[in-house]
Amino acid sequence: MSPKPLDYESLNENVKKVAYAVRGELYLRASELQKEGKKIIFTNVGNPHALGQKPLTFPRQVVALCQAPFLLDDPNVGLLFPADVIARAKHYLSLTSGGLGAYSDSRGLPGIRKEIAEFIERRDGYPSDPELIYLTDGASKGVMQILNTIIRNEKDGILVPVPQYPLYSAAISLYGGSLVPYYLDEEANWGLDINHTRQSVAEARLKGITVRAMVIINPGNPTGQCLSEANLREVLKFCYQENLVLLADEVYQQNIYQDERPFISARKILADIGLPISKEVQLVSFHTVSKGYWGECGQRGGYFEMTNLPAKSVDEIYKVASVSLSPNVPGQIFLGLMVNPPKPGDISYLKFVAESKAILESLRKRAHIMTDGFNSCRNVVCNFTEGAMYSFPQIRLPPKAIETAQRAGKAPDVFYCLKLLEATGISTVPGSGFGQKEGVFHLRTTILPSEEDMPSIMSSFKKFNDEFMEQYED
Ligand SMILES: Cc1ncc(COP(=O)(O)O)c(CN[C@@H]2CONC2=O)c1O
Repeated sequence: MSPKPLDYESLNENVKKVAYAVRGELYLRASELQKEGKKIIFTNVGNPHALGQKPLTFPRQVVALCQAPFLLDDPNVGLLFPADVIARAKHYLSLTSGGLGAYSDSRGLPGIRKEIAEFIERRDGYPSDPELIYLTDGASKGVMQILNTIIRNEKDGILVPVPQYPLYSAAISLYGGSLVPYYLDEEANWGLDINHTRQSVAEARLKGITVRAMVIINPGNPTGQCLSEANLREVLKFCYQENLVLLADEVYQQNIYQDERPFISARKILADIGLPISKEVQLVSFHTVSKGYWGECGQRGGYFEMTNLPAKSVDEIYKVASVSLSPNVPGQIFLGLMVNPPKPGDISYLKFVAESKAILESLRKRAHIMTDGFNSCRNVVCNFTEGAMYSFPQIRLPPKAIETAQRAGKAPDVFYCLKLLEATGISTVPGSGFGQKEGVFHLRTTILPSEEDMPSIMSSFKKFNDEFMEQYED
């Protein structure tokens, strides 16, 4: 009997190649333990509200009224909702073609794409065209659509930073392309060395790979580094010289925890560089409401902006977006609210600023607590989280631990993270899920546990780690 179409053996081989460690073996084991009644601290996903972060008030009030417009007709609505919330809700409803239940244009609501363009102009100081901004169900869907557009066959290579966020390796596998790694330098606080990148391209070409695109994740996930202006200039010049499209994943642009390297968009530097590069290098930039001090992961609000793509290519991207009919409309409204928050003088302004400032200041504090905590542990070294939401300590595993792991058929960092999970309930992602240099091991955790929980989490980590090292050291 030949296998049925959806039997495993007859599935699309690219589907089978996909791996996504953020919800991989450790997450599945943690979920099992949770079902058995063990208290689990899920720090494997950058999911702020799941770890207790409260949503910002203003956006939730606006979307509540958009979801239930009949409340706007209630004479008491002004007792519950500030006037600027009511006005904003009416504004967004007027942009839709029948409220939140109606499909929007496949590229997203024009009025919200205009708000995003205005945000980009304010941020970068250069004009932005709403026609080149597409809204998506989270940045993930935008990244996947653009990678699918670029990859023609397995000979097409995508330059990806290693350690990388496994959306990229998973999507490249799914679309049948080739991942071309460029290693970040842990000793230089995960710095990007363009000479290493150039070497990676040369090696790929020797194998017959046509390198087509370069991904930067700025600030980095899982590594947390922020790219300097000089780095961005180097990268853009490199893409110009090597004829690469730059995919700038900037979803953590609000998550900056140091003052030396503030966020600068790739798009701004591209314009700053000037001709011919500013008009030649093709760039796609990604953003989302899932991160920053919003953390609205479940709303699935993302966008990408295209720079220097020919009109015919943009039309093809529009055509494929049309197949999915419409990005979800509530997520689009969250995007509009994120890029166009309350202004000074608005009724909701002071509360909005107080809430968002408090979240960012706390994240900055937690980044320090976690980095210092890891660096106080035996055989653990950890770069500071300059941005994003993660800590990615290097765990220097004794040879005996590595041998024991191999005998158990586990990658050494998976073995360590499983032991950590069993002993403490802390659910992390092994560094092997993000890629790392041979023989060097890490784990990724988030800096999201609350300030009050952080000390106890770090001390239970330290207790486990130091006992583990004691057990396996010669
Ligand atoms: C670098 C990067 N790009 C895109 C996304 C996707 O964002 P959307 O929610 O808008 O699709 C994530 C999510 N970060 C995952 C989710 O939580 N932990 C992670 O590493 C990310 O870290």
